[in-house]
Amino acid sequence: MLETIDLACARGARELFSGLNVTVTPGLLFAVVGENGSGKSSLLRMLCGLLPGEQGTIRWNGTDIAGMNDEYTQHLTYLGHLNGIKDDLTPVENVQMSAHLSGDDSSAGSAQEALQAVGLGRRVQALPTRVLSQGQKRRVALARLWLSRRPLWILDEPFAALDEGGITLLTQRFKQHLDAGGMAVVATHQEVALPRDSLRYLRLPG
Ligand SMILES: Nc1ncnc2c1ncn2[C@@H]1O[C@H](COP(=O)(O)OP(=O)(O)OP(=O)(O)O)[C@@H](O)[C@H]1O
Repeated sequence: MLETIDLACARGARELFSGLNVTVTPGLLFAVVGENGSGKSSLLRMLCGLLPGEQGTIRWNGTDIAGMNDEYTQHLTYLGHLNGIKDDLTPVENVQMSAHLSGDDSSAGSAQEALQAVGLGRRVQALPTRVLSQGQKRRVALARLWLSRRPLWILDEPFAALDEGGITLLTQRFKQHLDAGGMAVVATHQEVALPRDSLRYLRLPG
């Protein structure tokens, strides 16, 4: 369970939000919505422990994440709004590398299966990632979610650049993750097509 208690965030001289109290329990996806610049990415970085809060506490299963380091980060998969992929590597090599770094199954076969699951076939899998379209690159970055066994996913605009088919595939993967007891916090500019009992919206004031 991930909780924020009276969390506040300021960037520069500007306060973005304060008094944020959110509890993310197994089976729930929190969609963080708000205008450009309202602080969605900042909140996600705070939840990962990458950005200190102005005020307040973030707890993982009851313990303040401030003193936890790996004990916390080993439970989470973070995907920033940049894809974090290496252009010179093939999609398969990229997925293998990110899976290896997060301790997931990094075999070539599993990477190929994950890429198939996001709709990238064998021909695209063998190209240098630099020649892929924006949406295909996004799918390469997202493929790691098909290998992640971590309970908490923190994802910054994962739907960006995806076409309708990609959005459907990702939504299905979210559903599997939540049904298996996973949790997610997702910054997004669009509706998430999940059942109401597994979805909460968190609107930042902006
Ligand atoms: N290092 C920084 N120093 C000062 N201000 C910053 C810094 N990083 C971000 N900001 C400001 O904080 C505000 C929130 O930025 P953030 O990226 O969290 O917004 P966002 O809601 O994710 O926006 P978008 O929808 O455009 O992705 C913006 O006004 C941004 O300019």
